[in-house]
Amino acid sequence: MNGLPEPGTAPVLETRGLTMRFGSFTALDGADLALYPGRALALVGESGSGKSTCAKLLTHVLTATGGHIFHAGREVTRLSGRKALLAYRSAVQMVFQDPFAALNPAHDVGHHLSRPLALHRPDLDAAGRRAAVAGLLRAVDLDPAATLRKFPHEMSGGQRQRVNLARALAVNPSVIIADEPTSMLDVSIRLSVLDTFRDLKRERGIAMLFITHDIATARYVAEETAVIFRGRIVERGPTAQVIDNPRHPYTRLLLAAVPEVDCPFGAGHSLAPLAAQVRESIQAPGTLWEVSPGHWVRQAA
Ligand SMILES: Nc1ncnc2c1ncn2[C@@H]1O[C@H](COP(=O)(O)OP(=O)(O)OP(=O)(O)O)[C@@H](O)[C@H]1O
Repeated sequence: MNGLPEPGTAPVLETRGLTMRFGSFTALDGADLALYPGRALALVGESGSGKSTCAKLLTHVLTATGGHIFHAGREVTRLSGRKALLAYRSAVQMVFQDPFAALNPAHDVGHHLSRPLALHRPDLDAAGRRAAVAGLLRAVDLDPAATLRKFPHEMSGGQRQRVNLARALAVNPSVIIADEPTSMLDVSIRLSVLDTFRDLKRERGIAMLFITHDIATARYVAEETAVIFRGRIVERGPTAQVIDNPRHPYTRLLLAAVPEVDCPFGAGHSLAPLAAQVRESIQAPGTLWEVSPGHWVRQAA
């Protein structure tokens, strides 16, 4: 396995030259991304690099100022009409960083899951819907009997995020965009929530875009990784390759930021001196930036 999709597999969601300008500021600059069934692409970068902007464009919260988005082979860069937007938003679901804010405190778990099911599966009667809700909870490793009547404030952060994930699954999406879904969770439970994302991706053939500032998370969940810096994708490839053989100084900096103590990359990555050099060059953008198209920075020896 080389970390790439099987040759000939078509992406479910694809962007070409996706660009977002806010006035004269370019938040996302010409992003080419492709999401494949049953696979995850991690979009890794630090705060302000343009990750959430990318998610908002892909979910049509914002409309791109340039470039193209294709879903299942159809161009969806601009969607006109409520119906088209609703259909798209069913297919491309979002899981947010803050699991509490995404849930309505006045409603219990059963309500949160029944509503999207009622819209998406009008064929189900009440008993069918109850069974489907239980199935969704089991799919995210929650016990239906124990969870169904709970309100958001009665659950842990991890349980809430699982409910958010179950809600996203309720409409049978082909794509899930997860924006830092574990960064607000207790460190001790992050891994098990990431495991659920991984299992669902494989079992249901869902394409995932996994947004994270943490390259270790990318390694855990994603077959491919794209590194974003100041709105530009500076490096992209199979995750193992990006981590084991980073080409861009910014990727090396991200790797160096992984705490040694639980560094999942093993020994041999002594990047601290390099990180200092890269940080300097980031502070002086001229030295890090592209000097001609595709031609990057002086790299520290
Ligand atoms: N509506 C807006 N108007 C102007 N600038 C914006 C707007 N939304 C985002 N930006 C800017 O675009 C850049 C990218 O922001 P974005 O939220 O996409 O970054 P991010 O990588 O998701 O960061 P974080 O992890 O902190 O959410 C930032 O400099 C931000 O200030």
